[in-house]
Amino acid sequence: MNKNILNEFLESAYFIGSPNENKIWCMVSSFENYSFEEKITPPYFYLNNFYLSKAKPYCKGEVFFEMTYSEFSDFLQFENDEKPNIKWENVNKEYYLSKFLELKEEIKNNILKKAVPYSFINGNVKINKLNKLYLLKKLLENKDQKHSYIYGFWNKNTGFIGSSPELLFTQNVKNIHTIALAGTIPNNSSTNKNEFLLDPKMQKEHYYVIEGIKQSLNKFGKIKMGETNLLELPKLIHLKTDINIEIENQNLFQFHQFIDVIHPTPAIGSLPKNSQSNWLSESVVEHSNRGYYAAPFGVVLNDQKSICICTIRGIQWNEENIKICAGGGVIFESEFDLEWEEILSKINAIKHNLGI
Ligand SMILES: C=C(O[C@H]1C=CC=C(C(=O)O)[C@@H]1O)C(=O)O
Repeated sequence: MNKNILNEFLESAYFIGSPNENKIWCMVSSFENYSFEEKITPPYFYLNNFYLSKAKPYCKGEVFFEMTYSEFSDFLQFENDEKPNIKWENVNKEYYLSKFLELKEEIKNNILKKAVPYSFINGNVKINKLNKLYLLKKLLENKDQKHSYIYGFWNKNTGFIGSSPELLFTQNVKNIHTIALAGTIPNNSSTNKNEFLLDPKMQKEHYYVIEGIKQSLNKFGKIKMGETNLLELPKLIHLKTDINIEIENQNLFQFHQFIDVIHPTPAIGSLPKNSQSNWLSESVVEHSNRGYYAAPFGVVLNDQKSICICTIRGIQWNEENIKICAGGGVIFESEFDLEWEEILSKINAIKHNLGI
């Protein structure tokens, strides 16, 4: 690895890092996009929008490499970085309130049991190469992030970067691993973790995510559920349950088909997944507000191994703006003020994590 590769990487790149495996997979230079029908040889990346409506979600670059976290950290030292100077607007409460109230109606009318409204904050800045380097270094500095996948994608003018605990799945030959992740409290000295773990509203919200994932994955084979535990991040704590499936035949697994079946889980979408509700529908406004928030982003390493995460807990940018989106699960029992606090604490956690 050298300064030239770092320069190419900062120009345009895809990467995902798995803390458990201590590996970061990176792709740089001359990208080509492909549809589902086209045959490409791994390794390659997958990036769709939340609605899975991209015609060519697969992408293969000329150079693909794998590094450990410490190799990646050394690689980033070839250049000095620069903190982005961002002028933030206020978090958009109006949009969140309207989606929250609409959702409450859908829940009252028994159309939905749960869904995930989000809000966003915009900032004014033009992200340059040295800013990307700053954000990357900050992600790596947060050593407590052993439960989050670091991820990023950018070209000259647009991109995103973050650190997501929301694993959609990993595939290892015939073993598929996913998680239910839902229920949130801030992680601070006054937090009563045991009370949180046993809180009936949190458990119900979490159980809806398990229920939705089980409904989606039943047809693949016998589902093995783990226990529900705490997942502790530096600023937030969630409830997490491991879910494993061994598929009978590896040929039954196809990366994009699996995404179609599982995404969006009720942790970022809704329960039921397919309902008569328009609450989650794709529209021009939704498209522009959401951008790449909660999109499936993955890497197919070879025929036996692939990973896909959801792009939450990050920032995204275009030529002159930057945006942070954050959402939270809402059920019948949810109260607006508490949910709004949760959105704000998630946004603060993202800012802290990226040093902005
Ligand atoms: C949708 C987000 O978080 C999800 C992941 C963990 C906990 C969540 C919750 O408690 O609502 C969300 O389901 C987000 O951070 O934008």
